[in-house]
This record gives sequence, structure tokens and C-alpha cells, in this order.
Amino acid sequence: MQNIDAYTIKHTKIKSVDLMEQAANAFVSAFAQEYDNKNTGIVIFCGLGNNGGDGLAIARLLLAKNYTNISIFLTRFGSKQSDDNKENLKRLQEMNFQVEEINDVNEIEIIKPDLIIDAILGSGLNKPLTDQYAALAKLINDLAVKIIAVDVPTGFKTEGEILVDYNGVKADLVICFQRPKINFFFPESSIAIKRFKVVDIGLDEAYINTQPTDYKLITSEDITKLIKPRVHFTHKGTYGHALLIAGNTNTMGAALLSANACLRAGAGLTTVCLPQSGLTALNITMPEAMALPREHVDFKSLHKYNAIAIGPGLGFDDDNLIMLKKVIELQKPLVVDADAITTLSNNKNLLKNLSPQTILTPHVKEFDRLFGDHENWWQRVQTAQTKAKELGIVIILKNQYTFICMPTGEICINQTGNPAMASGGMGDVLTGILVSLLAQGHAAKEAAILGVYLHGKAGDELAKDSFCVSASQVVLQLPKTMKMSMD
Ligand SMILES: NC(=O)C1=CN([C@@H]2O[C@H](COP(=O)(O)OP(=O)(O)OC[C@H]3O[C@@H](n4cnc5c(N)ncnc54)[C@H](OP(=O)(O)O)[C@@H]3O)[C@@H](O)[C@H]2O)[C@@H](O)CC1
Ligand SMILES: Nc1ncnc2c1ncn2[C@@H]1O[C@H](COP(=O)(O)OP(=O)(O)O)[C@@H](O)[C@H]1O
Ligand SMILES: [K+]
Repeated sequence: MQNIDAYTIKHTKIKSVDLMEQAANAFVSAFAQEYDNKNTGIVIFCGLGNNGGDGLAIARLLLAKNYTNISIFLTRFGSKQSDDNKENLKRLQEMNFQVEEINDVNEIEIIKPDLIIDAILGSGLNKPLTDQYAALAKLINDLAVKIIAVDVPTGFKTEGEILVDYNGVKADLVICFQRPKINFFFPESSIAIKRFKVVDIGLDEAYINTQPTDYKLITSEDITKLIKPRVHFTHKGTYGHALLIAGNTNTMGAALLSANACLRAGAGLTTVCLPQSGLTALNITMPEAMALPREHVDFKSLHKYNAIAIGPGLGFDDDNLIMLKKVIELQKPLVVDADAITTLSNNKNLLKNLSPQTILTPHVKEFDRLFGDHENWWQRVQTAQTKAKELGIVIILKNQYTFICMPTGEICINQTGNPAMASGGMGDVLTGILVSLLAQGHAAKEAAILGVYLHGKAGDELAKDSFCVSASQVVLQLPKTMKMSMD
């Protein structure tokens, strides 16, 4: 971000203090949407760097908006004060507003406010908090009032492993500038952040997009470009034939959910390879799908399918390994999920044979089973990136924010989806969508981006007026979500 800052200042001829003003304005607009009561008791803590400068500018702008119940503390714990911080302190003092300067946490005397704005340290954090900073973070947290952080909670690293013994500010809301930080997407961030909002501060977007980074946020524009419209004079043969190898006695539902998702994501034809005992259920619930009883599979006949998915509810029968081997040998576009990932974990030599059009869809436990235990998500995502490159495949590491690791080393982060979707069968639905998209001719990379986004988006649409969302509901919602995502 620092170099993007510098570029914007240089090329748009905007002064850094004006960029700070834009950032403060964007913060205040977002803040006012959340807290519109002008009598709200607000305490703002500012450091000496640019995060503190933002805080001082925010204080002035809030006062101008008639938030009258504001106290400001400037923490002089160091000696270095940034120029823009000095300038904003001057502007505030010119308004005759008192800024209380503190050199030691013990000097602080505050009456419990309604909320605290944390502008002590931001993305400039370069070491863990100690001494005065750690004591101040503790004091703020212990007040047990709402905390709104400017850009980043003080003490929170924006990149790298999140410390288990985090001692920084614990924010209810982070109003973050221009782009979310990578560490916001890891579950461990919940120790410091309940919620974040990203605001546009006018940095040069075109330039940001030229900056070398492994991370890319998936946007609705990406999806609109990727979805292929249904074209006149096309027929079922145009949209591919998908095969799902799934289901077992007690987990037949997984096969049915996957198959239904595959149909509803637009595959021309869907065949389900499931145990004989599941045939009646399939025929009754999904007359559109075809069946291939698993007891009588002629592997040579599998060539005709455009894409294959293996794993949901598959179980661990003796012949599963043979089936997985045969399917990998076909070198077709392939999704390996659930129990097939576990089988792969026990037969890691197969990994190197996966075709370049393979997508693996592990959740955290399956991922660690496959690639070893990890202490945290930062490490896990690094491994996913390395393995996707090494094996030349796509790895979808599933979570609230799903990481899609490409063979090129690129990591696409998906932000759709929500906790209402945290229920069994949701991953089976994703697998059905993915194989459907592969069968329709999307490359693995495209199918992964589209599938993960649409799956979460359907869940988001349903969660707008529903406490929880079932996997079957996501399946039913899919065609609408796809249609709406086209424009
Ligand atoms: N990027 C953008 O797009 C825009 C960014 N903007 C804002 O700038 C913020 C970044 O500002 P910043 O670079 O001045 O750093 P900031 O976080 O204020 O820290 C200041 C100093 O603190 C020190 N320090 C660090 N860790 C420490 C520790 N553990 N314990 C003690 N001291 C520690 C360290 O000093 P040093 O150790 O080097 O002496 C550091 O230099 C960013 O979050 C956003 O709010 C917007 O205004 C405009 C657009
Ligand atoms: N809190 C959440 N936010 C967003 N997506 C979620 C959440 N919980 C679950 N999901 C999504 O649901 C799916 C769950 O997959 P998985 O654990 O394999 O489910 P199952 O094995 O029950 O089918 C993943 O795609 C995951 O991203
Ligand atoms: K902060």
C-alpha cells in the first residue's frame, strides 16, 4: 500500500496530507452510517504516525459534522511524528479544540465513553506491541465499549502469521482503506476484528491493479465476464456431460445434492455413479439425471464424459482406490472432493498424476490430512500456494473466505458466503457446481472462481431474510443467482 500511496501522490499531484484528508473523509462517511447519534460519547486515541494523523483529521471532520461529545488523546510514546500528523494536529488546534497529550498510560483518565476510535498504529506496525502501547491496548479493551479501528486495529499485523497471544486492540469494526488486508481473511483474525468495512480513499485503482501481488479479490465484474450465456440453437450436447462418482449407503444425500447442483448449474447432461441402493432415490428426486450403478462400471466407457467429480459421500469401500486411480488416468477435467481427498491422502503418490484440469476442494481438516498439520492459516495458505504450483492444479481451500490457489501461484480470495451456510452438504453442492462448469467447457481456473463465488452468492441472497440456509436451498437458488450475476 505504501508504494501505491506514493504513486498516487506523485501521479495525481495530490499532496499526501490531502490523501489523508480523503481517507479521513471516507472513514467519517462510513462511521456516520453506523453511528448517526451526534451525542455519542467518542474518545479518539491517536499515535504519532500517519494512522494517528488520520485520527486527528477524523476528529476535526466529526466535529464539523456536529459530533460534539469528543475527547482526543495524542499518545507521545515515541519521538518521531509524521509531517501529516503534525499538520493535522495544527489544524485541530487552530479550531481551538483541546488535544490531550499523554506520555504515559497511567496519566490517562477517561470516563467510559460510548465508543473508542483507535488511530494509534496502523499498517506501519513493525514489531509486536510492548510497554506503553501494550498497556494502552489493554486499557482500551478493558473499557468494554465499542471500538472502531482506523484502517487496522493497533497491534494487528496485516501480513504474516497472526500471533496466538495477540495483545493489540480488539475492534468491533475496522474501517479499512481501499483494500482489505490479507490477514483479515484468516479465521485467527477474529481475535482482533469482529467486522470490517472497506472504503475507497481515491488511490489510483488502475495503478493498484498493475502492482505485483499474489493475491486477487474476486469481484462481481470478474463473474459477469466469465459466465457463458445460453446461446440460440444450442442443445443439451452443447453444455457438456458431467459424471459424479458419489454416495454410499448412509451418505446417499451427498450424491443427490451434488447431482442436483450439477443440473442446476447448467450441465447439459448429468450422470451419477452411485451404489445400486441409491437408484430409487435418484430416480424419484431427480428424473433429469442418469444413473450408472457403481457395481457395474466399465471404466472404458468413462471417456465419454466431459468432466468428472469424485468424492461426496463416497465412503471408503475397497474398490474406491481403484476407481480413483482409473479416473485420474483418464486425464479429464476432474474435481476431487471429500472422501476421495482422504483416499488421496493415504495414497499421496497419486498426486503427481493429477491432470492440469484438476480441482481439489479440501476443507481445513482434509487439507491438513493431505499436506500435513499446520499451526495457522497463514502457513496453510502458503502450502496451498506451493502445492498448487508444484502439482500444476487448482486447490480450493474452503472456509468463510475461500482461497483458490492457481498453478501460476496466484491466490484468488472469495468474499461471498456467510455463516448461515455452515451446515452439512454445502461442500457437496460446491462440487456439483464445479463439475457442471467444467463440463460446460470452463477451464479449471475459471470454474473454480465462478463456482466458489456463485455458491457463496446464492447463500448470501438466501441469508438476507433467513437465519440459516440449507444446502438444498442453495441448489434451488443457483439458476437465479447465475442469471442475476450475468449483468
Ligand atoms: N497506505 C495508504 O493507502 C494510506 C495510509 N494512511 C494511513 O497511514 C497508516 C500507516 O501510517 P505509518 O506508515 O505512518 O504507520 P503507523 O501505523 O501510523 O505507525 C507509525 C510508527 O509507529 C512505529 N511503530 C510501529 N510498530 C510499533 C510498535 N509495535 N511499537 C512501537 N512503535 C511502533 C513505527 O516507528 P519506528 O519503529 O519506525 O520508529 C511507525 O513508523 C495507515 O494505516 C493509514 O491509517 C492514510 O493516511 C492515507 C492513505
Ligand atoms: N461461515 C461460512 N461462510 C461462508 N461459507 C461457508 C461458511 N461455512 C461453510 N461455508 C461453505 O460451505 C462449504 C462447506 O464445505 P464442506 O465442509 O466440505 O461441507 P460438507 O462436507 O458438509 O459438504 C464450503 O464451500 C464453505 O466455504
Ligand atoms: K488503528
